[in-house]
Amino acid sequence: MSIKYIASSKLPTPWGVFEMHGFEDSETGKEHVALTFGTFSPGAAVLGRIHSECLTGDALFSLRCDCGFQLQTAMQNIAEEGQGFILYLRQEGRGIGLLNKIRAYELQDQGANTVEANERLGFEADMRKYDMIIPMMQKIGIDKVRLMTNNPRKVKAMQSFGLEVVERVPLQVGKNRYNENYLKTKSTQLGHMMSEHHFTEAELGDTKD
Ligand SMILES: Nc1nc2c(ncn2[C@@H]2O[C@H](COP(=O)(O)OP(=O)(O)OP(=O)(O)O)[C@@H](O)[C@H]2O)c(=O)[nH]1
Ligand SMILES: [Zn+2]
Repeated sequence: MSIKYIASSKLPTPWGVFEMHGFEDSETGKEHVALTFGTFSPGAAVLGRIHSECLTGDALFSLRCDCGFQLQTAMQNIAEEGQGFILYLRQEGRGIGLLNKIRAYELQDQGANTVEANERLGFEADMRKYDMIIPMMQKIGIDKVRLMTNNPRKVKAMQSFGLEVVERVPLQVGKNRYNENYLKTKSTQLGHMMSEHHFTEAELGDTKD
């Protein structure tokens, strides 16, 4: 495994003071971050999230997706609960990188959906791998989780690494007129588990993602 733990510090946020742990992947050059909050009781299933980097949503307030809203809500939920973790993985654009994501957005501006856009650029719909979470979870000392996600692949990935996911906690936040079709495509083509009320045909209209 090419992931190396580097250092930890405090990360004060509007929701409370997290601990931030930095990791380096010497194979890819990617720098990943784990946030932890509170003290974990032995044997308890810890509330957490695996979050894939989305510069546009997480830092630039984009309404094209739901990432920024999910990140904020996850941090808030963890702080309210008093303990939890977030793995912030640098796999921007479902693994194709920022510039390719902008290329994909350009195609989406012309009418493609998020899956078609990736495929037109020669990528699979979702290129993410999750094996970096094994050493990250070992380092933060958690093996039993309640995972905030709508993505069954994240649950399966954790289970395949021997981590126990005792519950999937839905995280449906941030729907708006710019991301409705994107969310619908995630549900119909990428297998995300979204409750129906999250988008109705009437709400969707004919906007493109
Ligand atoms: N290629 C591509 N990546 C996107 C697009 N919109 C968001 N992303 C990336 O998708 C990743 C987030 O994945 P999502 O599918 O929204 O959600 P998820 O992480 O699989 O599942 P949740 O845990 O439910 O949020 C981030 O890396 C974003 O940068 C897009 O249109 N094209
Ligand atoms: Zn996003």
